[in-house]
Amino acid sequence: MEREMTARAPLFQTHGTKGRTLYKLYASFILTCILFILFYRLTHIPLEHYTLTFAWISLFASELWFSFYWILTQTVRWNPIYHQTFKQRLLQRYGNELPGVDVFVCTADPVAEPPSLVMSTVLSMMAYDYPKEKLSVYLSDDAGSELTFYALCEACKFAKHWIPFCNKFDVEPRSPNAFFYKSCHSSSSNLPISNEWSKMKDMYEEMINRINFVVAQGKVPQKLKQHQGFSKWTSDMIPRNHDAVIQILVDRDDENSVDNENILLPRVIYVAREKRHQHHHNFKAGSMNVLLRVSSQISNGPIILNVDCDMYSNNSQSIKDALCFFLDEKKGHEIGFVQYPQYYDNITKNDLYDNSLNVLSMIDLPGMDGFERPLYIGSGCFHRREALEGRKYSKGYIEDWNRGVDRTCASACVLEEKVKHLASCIYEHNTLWGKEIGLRYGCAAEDMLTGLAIHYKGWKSKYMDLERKAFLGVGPTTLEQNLLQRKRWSEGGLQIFLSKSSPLLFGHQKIKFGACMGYSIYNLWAANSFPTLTYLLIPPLFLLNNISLFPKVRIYIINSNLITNIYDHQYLTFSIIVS
Ligand SMILES: O=c1ccn([C@@H]2O[C@H](COP(=O)(O)OP(=O)(O)O[C@H]3O[C@H](CO)[C@@H](O)[C@H](O)[C@H]3O)[C@@H](O)[C@H]2O)c(=O)[nH]1
Ligand SMILES: [Mn+2]
Repeated sequence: MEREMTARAPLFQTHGTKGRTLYKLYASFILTCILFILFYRLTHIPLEHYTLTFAWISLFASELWFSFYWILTQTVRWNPIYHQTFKQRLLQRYGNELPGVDVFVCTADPVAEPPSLVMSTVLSMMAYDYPKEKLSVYLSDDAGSELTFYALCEACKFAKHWIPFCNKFDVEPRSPNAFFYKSCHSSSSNLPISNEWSKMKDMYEEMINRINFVVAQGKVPQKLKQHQGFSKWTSDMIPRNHDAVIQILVDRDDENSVDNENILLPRVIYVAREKRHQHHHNFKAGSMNVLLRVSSQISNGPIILNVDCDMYSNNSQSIKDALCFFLDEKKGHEIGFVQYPQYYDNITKNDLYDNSLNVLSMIDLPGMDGFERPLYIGSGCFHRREALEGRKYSKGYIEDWNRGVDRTCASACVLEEKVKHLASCIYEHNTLWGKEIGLRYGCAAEDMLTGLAIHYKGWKSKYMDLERKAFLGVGPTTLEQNLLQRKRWSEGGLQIFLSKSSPLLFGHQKIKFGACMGYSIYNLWAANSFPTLTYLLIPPLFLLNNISLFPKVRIYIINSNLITNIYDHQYLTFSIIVS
């Protein structure tokens, strides 16, 4: 009886927030204010001078736009939802038959993304608390650099010590860089500084020194090229023009495949796709698609986790939390992907450039979850392989969680050669890759577009924020990096708005209208720039001539704050309600 009860109990449950009614009252108050402002503008148009009339009408147009955008944002603030997962139930029911998980880590430049840090991310993935025979870690190196390959060889050797250490002391986080940094700088570290701790730290530092030495040299000295894989680097290889290199560094059934306590290690595969000047490589989307194909022949895990190389796993349980969604008997089969938030651990106290993305992580994505369509925002997302590969959701769909690859006859070397053509430049020519299959090309926000396509094909998605953050990354720190990132996001969003996938214009037949409006917040982000500029320039210019475009000072304050900063105000109020 008890077993039956657990068998039927869901693997996750969903709840709303307590402050919802209060928030709705607050939003109604704001709406009334907005209507008053618009009414005032319409009934007081100054006609005495044409510049004044023009300024007035410009402000009115901006306010109309802000009001429209405010209504868009309300869709995701009206009904945010949050989930709770039951990992214990998952393990009771599926402990011995958990699905294979393929982790894709992407790196593109050994200078901007130092291999020593990339290896900490890779090690945090290898050390997940998950059956190692079910885990495969793929590193995509878009620079095709032997420095990164060398670093990965070092990381695999270090993993033999690191993983047992993590298991023994229940280490969190399992990125050695973050772990040693945090245990030296924070009093809350759960591990006493012991002999073993010091030994492991020394070992880690020695490895990092070796990697940094090689990186500083710009090439791997001959005596360090112990792995036969180095023979694939020829002297004419440059990042934009080289042959594909695929190396299975840790496989099954060889002396390299176990840690020093004789426990199996996860598979580790290095992939540098072919690059040629004359062929466009489609950035991260292109590399992810190569990994999708290559992995389908090596491990073929039904679940795929993608992380950027600077975003380590901060919670060794997060795979199991994600699986609680996919494996839930009642709702799991509809879910195409599960997105975790992207938090950064290098945010400065004042967060000058607003990098913490709190509104997105704490409100907007839970709000989109209310429509069962949180966005795919890139790093930290678990995908159902079939959904990513372009399959449509159909009602009777049943996933084959045990799928794998029949490897009985293929040794690692044979397999490497066999799958090489999947990483070639011409493989995708005249195929649907990048259009209907895999990550979508031609958009600066390839992840949002890909997630949207998955939603259009009938799949739902989930958003999950764990108490112990699932992933932590390195956010942009300079103004230049910020502008570049924001420009890419706003440009990508606008591209989607103007395309035939536009949620607001064409999406309502495929997904709920509320979700279309939610997507449009990001699609129309760039369009806010003109009204904002108008609003920031015109009133002060007129004030210089002692002409106020607002009725009274007090109302001006309310007005400008309400309209231009409305999102922040709501966020503040809302977070008070939520907490
Ligand atoms: O040709 C390329 C370019 C980039 N990358 C990798 O893609 C990731 C993201 O690139 P980055 O330049 O760091 O972009 P960010 O703006 O920091 O990334 C955010 O925005 C991207 C797209 O908007 C998402 O894909 C990311 O997951 C999300 O973290 C990094 O790991 C890169 O190494 C490649 O593999 N190949
Ligand atoms: Mn990045």
